[in-house]
Amino acid sequence: MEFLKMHGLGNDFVVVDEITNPSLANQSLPELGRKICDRRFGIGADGLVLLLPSSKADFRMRIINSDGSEAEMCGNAIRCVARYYVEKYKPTKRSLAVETLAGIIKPEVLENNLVRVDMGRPILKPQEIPVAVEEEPVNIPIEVLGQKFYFTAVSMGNPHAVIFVDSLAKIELEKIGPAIETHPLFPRKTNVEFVEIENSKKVKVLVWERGAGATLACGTGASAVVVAGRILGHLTEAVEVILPGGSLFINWNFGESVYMTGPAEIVFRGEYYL
Ligand SMILES: N[C@@H](CCC[C@H](N)C(=O)O)C(=O)O
Repeated sequence: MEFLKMHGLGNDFVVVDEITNPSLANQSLPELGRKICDRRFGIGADGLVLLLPSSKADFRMRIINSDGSEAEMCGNAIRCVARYYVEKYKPTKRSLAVETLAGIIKPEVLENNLVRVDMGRPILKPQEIPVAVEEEPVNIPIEVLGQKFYFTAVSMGNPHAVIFVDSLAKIELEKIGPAIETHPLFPRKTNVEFVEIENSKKVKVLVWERGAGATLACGTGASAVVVAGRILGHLTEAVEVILPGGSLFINWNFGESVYMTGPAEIVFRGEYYL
């Protein structure tokens, strides 16, 4: 199987093009995803990302987390596959439509390996996120491992619990992250973002991803952070989200799509023996 290793701010993926040369038709994707993503016995990645033919869009993207679960959407991966598609297939346009489990998402490939993505509108209804609360899912208390936090739940096609804290230094991500990810309030589990506000236009974020653990960046997570921060009145329309792997630039106006801009990098090409 031919693959490309790509990343968006260190959130790294094994990208496989199944559009013209399908090689994975008979494979169990959960098992393959786990094996390929293993950092010692496999290629090593946060996720396995497939490009597939689509009747509704330029192509379809599937994302398998490193634990083998399938995610609805991935912000960093969609920038990577958009750059790959434009370089490989040389379409006449640089604005694409990509079918995902979260609907059609629209990336635009800019200069200097940057990609701007219309991430669609955030989902804020509890049943659709999903989060098991009756009220608006804003500043909801949650107790894990003897510590109390307040989260705001947002779906960007995939679920996020955004938690504003005074300082990221105190957060034990490896302990608190999985405890919130698997908390019974989240029937499909959740991604978790801890946020420290630097000012209304700049935040620092640590991410614990559903199905992948601590990652260096998360595009849907950065988008959810800005949506939650706007709802809570902390942030302005255009925000720099500083993640361990670098910055994403997010724009959001109430009632509109979220826009995310960030890099997409190619690391190497290779062959994997199935
Ligand atoms: N890293 C991604 C999100 C990948 C999927 C996530 N782990 C989930 O299960 O929802 C991003 O950049 O958005």
